Amino acid sequence: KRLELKYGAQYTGKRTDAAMNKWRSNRFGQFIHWGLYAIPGGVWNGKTYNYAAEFLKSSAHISTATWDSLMYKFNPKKFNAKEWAKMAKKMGVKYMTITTKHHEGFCLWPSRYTDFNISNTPYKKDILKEIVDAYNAEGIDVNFYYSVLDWHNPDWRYDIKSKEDSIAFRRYLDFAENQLKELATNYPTVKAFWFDGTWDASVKKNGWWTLEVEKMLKSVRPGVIINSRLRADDYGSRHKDSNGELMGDYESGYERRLPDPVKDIKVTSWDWEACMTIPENQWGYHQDWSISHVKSPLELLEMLVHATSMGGNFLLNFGPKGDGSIRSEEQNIAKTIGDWMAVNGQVIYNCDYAGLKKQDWGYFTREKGSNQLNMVIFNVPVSGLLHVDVPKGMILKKAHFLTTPGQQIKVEEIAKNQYLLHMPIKLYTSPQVIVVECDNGKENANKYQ
Ligand SMILES: C[C@@H]1N[C@@H](c2cn(-c3ccccc3)nn2)[C@H](O)[C@@H]1O
Repeated sequence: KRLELKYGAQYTGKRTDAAMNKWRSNRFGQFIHWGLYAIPGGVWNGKTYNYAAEFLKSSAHISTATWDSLMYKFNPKKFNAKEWAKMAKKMGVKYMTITTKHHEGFCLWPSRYTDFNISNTPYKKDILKEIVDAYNAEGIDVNFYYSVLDWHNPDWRYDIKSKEDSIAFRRYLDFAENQLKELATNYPTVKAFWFDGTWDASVKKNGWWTLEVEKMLKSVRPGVIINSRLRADDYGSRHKDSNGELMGDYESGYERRLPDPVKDIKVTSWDWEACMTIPENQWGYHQDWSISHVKSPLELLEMLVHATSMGGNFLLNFGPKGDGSIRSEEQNIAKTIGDWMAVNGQVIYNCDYAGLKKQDWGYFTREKGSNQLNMVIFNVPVSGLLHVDVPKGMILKKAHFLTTPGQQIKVEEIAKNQYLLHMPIKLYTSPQVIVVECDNGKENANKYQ
């Protein structure tokens, strides 16, 4: 039975306005985690802490006063926003999401509502504006990550257990809403807000505020896009309301994981985005990446294709150093992925779920409105035979490698709604793309009756 909700989903189905269509067609984004945590980089008093570097304050049990004094050391001598943006452009991202304020509470912009911000560092200048302008100049959309959880602000509460808790937390919610209004007003090209740090009881008990913030941002910046992670409904239900309807404009629950192509196929019916770290679990810069697996460019590229094949966006994280430079591992990943995207980007940008059953050899994507099916092959079968099951009435016609349109690939119909594509057997060292002309004609539908 459907519940009457005051703070639930505001609409159902995918947004189809120009701003959301652009967000969706972008598909590939760069996440940037940059703050005071990048200065120690996971090491404190000579000890390396293996947990996520942006959590060093809690891992090393550092007092807020000591941690906050890092502000007086923030002076990124090697920072160059244009270089960051050029690297991102070459990687092939169409958007970038940056931590304006992470859990530590330090603000990369000169906020009027707290002194704990960039203007009180040796750097002084509005570094957020420099970054926004540099990325926009490269044609890359910029989105703002904002942590509601705030370790610095004394009015923050994890739960509301007393009158003074609710008075203090109300002050905090006003502070956060003012900061968000400031961001939406002063950086008019911002396209989306990525909320984090909203899992505590204090926020779940104030679902009204999460809707108020969504409405405020959409009135200050019409068309702006809000992730589901901000939202809690009348009963504290998050991401999806108590009627199971998605709140916000896209689902942002996939953090360091992707939906399963079979079990989670229902995600193809709403907009969603997965965010991913290069190491096992480091968002902020960590000095020592030997402490965990570091994903290869090909592992990450497969995740990007996987996300696109299920109608989702992929947000790959970079953690610049405290001095503003980008570590060599991240530079290498940007280059390798970028080289592939330069040739094959058309199977990612403006592409979506193709409506075919997942096969072992890789992923299908399809450009909106196109009768061309894209096959991105990561696992070449020893037989060289790529099995394809098509929906009833769909016919596969000619096929070729994206890069050699003149050389046909044999398409063999082997049974009702089943084909094999004959891929030349050889050593492939990068993901292969085959494009297939297909037809949803009905004339052959009953061929195997
Ligand atoms: C997008 C990512 N979300 C932040 C995070 C993750 N977590 C967390 C905390 C406990 C268990 C699992 C996840 N807390 N904050 C990470 O710091 C990063 O910003």
